[in-house]
Amino acid sequence: MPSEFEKALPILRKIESAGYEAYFVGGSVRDTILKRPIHDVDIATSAYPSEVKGLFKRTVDTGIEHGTVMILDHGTGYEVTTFRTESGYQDYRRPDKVTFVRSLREDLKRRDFTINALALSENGQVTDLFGGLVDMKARVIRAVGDPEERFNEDALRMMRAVRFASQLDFRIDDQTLKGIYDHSNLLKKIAVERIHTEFIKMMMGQDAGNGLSLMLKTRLYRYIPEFGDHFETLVELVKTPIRLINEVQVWSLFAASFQFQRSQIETFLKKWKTANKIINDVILTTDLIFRIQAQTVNNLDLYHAGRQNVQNAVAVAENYLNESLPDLIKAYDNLPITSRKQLEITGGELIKQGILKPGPQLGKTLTDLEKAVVIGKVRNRRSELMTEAISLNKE
Ligand SMILES: Nc1ccn([C@@H]2O[C@H](COP(=O)(O)OP(=O)(O)OP(=O)(O)O)[C@@H](O)[C@H]2O)c(=O)n1
Ligand SMILES: [Mg+2]
Repeated sequence: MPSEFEKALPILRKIESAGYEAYFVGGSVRDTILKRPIHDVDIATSAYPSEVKGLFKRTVDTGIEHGTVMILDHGTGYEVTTFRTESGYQDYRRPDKVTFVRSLREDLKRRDFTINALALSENGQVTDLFGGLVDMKARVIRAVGDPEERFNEDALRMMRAVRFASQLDFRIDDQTLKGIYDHSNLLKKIAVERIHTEFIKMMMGQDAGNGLSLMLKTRLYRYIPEFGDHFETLVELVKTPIRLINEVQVWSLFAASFQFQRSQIETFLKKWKTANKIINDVILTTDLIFRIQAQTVNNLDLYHAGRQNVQNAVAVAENYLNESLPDLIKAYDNLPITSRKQLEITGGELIKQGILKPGPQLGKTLTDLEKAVVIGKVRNRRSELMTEAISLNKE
């Protein structure tokens, strides 16, 4: 058992010694069996929330309405959720009603995919009621029971299916795939923030091309912001291997493929509710990608992009440029300066020397000096910068 589980064992034992059942469930069980690193450890139990709270000293009601209590008795917090069934789902997102039950089977039955419906007990035994282990071996994503029901309950599960297909390099079972195809338009009901999370995970997965191609095949791409208008571009894109390691790279790949200019990138990513910092980096990265494609990259472009975005642009460009790229990271590291702060002269000194007065002209001069140093016109020496500042300000 991985150490993450070992550390949580006292919780399972305590619940069991009080006469209830408790298991590890969800993604951590799946990932352990697949020998992948695990993150959050989820625990499910037959004890009702009030019963769970009675067993431990320090608990927090993190999601009490759907049966989740956080236990703080053992260092890191562990979420313990009472077995439950769900009903209602009028909005295709969340149940109208949650009912706590004592049966593990009932709890596993309402879960999305067979590989996510496994339970692991304290003694290391796996409960597999829906064929999750066989599917794991065959590398298949299959809905638990009727796919249509599962996707009607939560339409985001369709995105989860393609995300897991990419992350795990699995295929999607035919019936499940048909369920996604038939219900793809339900994705419209889902908040863009939730789609965003799944989409980025999918694009950073080991088989992003397959994930994207599944989104085209199932028509899911039509129901995410902006992608509907770019079918042909996306068809071309999935033919190339895709290797991306962060969100900026993901969006930059699409921005460059869709040939978006600055303002279009902003509109595009605002629709996705992307953070401003990311939007900014995507704009810088995409700018640089266009210049890499046109083979016109100069020092000033590298300087403006910053090291991280030079790395991002190279990583994205490598996805679809066949010829080998010049070593732009090395070029970046060889820049005379990498920020204005490194200039051997400050605005204050220019004023003190009587070369300039405070005001907009001072800012412009500093920008020009910065540029002159970056492109190698002037060396970053105090005296040379001073001479340049004087010559820049002669009328
Ligand atoms: N729409 C959803 C979301 C989650 N689950 C169930 O809740 C578990 C935990 O959900 P979550 O942490 O969101 O996903 P994981 O499968 O754990 O994936 P990850 O490793 O990315 O956390 C899932 O395994 C699945 O059993 C579900 O049935 N339907
Ligand atoms: Mg999880």
